[in-house]
Amino acid sequence: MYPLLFRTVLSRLDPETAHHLGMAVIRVLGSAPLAPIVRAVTRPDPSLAVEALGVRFPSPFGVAAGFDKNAVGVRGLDALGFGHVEIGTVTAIPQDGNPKPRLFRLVPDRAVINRMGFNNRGAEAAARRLARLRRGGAVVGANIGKSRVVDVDDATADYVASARMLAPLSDYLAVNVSSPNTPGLRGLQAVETLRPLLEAVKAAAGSTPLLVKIAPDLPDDEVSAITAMAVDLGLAGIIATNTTIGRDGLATDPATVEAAGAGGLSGAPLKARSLEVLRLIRAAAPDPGFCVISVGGIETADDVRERLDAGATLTQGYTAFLYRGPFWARQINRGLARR
Ligand SMILES: Cc1cc2nc3c(=O)[nH]c(=O)nc-3n(C[C@H](O)[C@H](O)[C@H](O)COP(=O)(O)O)c2cc1C
Repeated sequence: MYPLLFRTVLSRLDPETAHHLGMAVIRVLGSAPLAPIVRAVTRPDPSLAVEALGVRFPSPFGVAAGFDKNAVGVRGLDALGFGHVEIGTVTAIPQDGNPKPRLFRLVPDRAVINRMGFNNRGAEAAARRLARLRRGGAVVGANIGKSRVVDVDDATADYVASARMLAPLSDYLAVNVSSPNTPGLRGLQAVETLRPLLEAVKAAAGSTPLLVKIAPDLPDDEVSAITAMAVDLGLAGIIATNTTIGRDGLATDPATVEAAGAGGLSGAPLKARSLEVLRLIRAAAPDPGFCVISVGGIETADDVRERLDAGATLTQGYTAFLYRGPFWARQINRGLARR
C-alpha cells in the first residue's frame, strides 16, 4: 500500500512537508495508547538483539541522524521496530538551517539531496526531551555538530557545550564532522584538528561512549588514519558514512540533479562506497569491541546482513524510509530473523 501512497500522494508533496507529515504520524504511533499495539506488530525477534556500547540494542538496524533532529519521535520510531534512534544533529545554539527548499528527491535513484544545515532547536531543548524519555526504554544516540554562527576555530568549545548537556542523557554520543552543509565542518576531519576536538569531547562525555561520524568522500588513507586515531584515543567507535558531495553514476535526469543544487546525496547511490569505507575501518580496527555503525544506501535485510558480515556492529538508514514507508524497520527485522 505504501508504494501506491508514495506514487499518488507523497511524491507530489514538497519533501520537507512530507517529512513533517510522516513525523506527525510517527508521534501519534508512539503515543501512550497506541505504542503497545504498534509494538506488538513490529517488535524485533529477540534473536536479533546486539550487545554493544554497554547496552542491548533490540535490533542491529536503527534510524540515522537527521530524521529526528529534536528527539520528538523517539518513542514512535522505537515502536516501529528500529533498534535505536540517533537524534540530531543537535547544535549548542538553536538554528533555523538553510533557506527552503533544501530537500530534493531523486526518485529514479531512490536517493535524496539535502542541504538542511542542521535546523534544530538546540542542545538544551533536546536535553529536556531526552530527560522526559529516559524511562521509555528506547536506545538513543545523540549526534552533535557545530553551531553555524560559531567560528570553526572555536568549534571545540561549542561541541563540548552540547556534549555536556546530552551525554548524561544518551546511550552514546556521536561527533558529526562530516555534514557538507555547514561551511568548514568537514575540514575538522583532518587528523591534526580532529584529535584535539575528540579528546576534548571525550573528556566532556565522561562515561558515555563516544563515536565519530565520517564522510564517504575521505580518501581511503584518511579513513584508515582516522580509524587508527579513534582506536588510539579510546573512542567507542565510528559511524560511516554521512552523505556524499559526489554526483556520479546517477540515473536521474541531470537537469533535475543540477536544479537541486548543493548538498549531500544519500540513498542507494551511496551503498558501494559506504560498504568500502566499512571494510577500510574494520581492517584498521579489527577488535570487535570497537563499534562500527554502517550507514549509507541500506534498503533491505540483505543489505544489513552484508554490512554485518563485513564487520559492522550495528547499521542505520534514513533515505529508504522515505521510499519504503513506516514498516521499513519491520520488513528488515523480519528479513533478518528469517535467515
Ligand atoms: C534529509 C537528511 C538529513 C540529514 N541530516 C543529518 C544530520 O543532521 N546529521 C548527520 O549526521 N547526518 C544527517 N544525515 C545523513 C544520514 O544520517 C546518513 O548518514 C545518510 O543519509 C546515509 O544514509 P542513507 O543512505 O540510509 O540515507 C541526513 C540525511 C538526510 C537524507
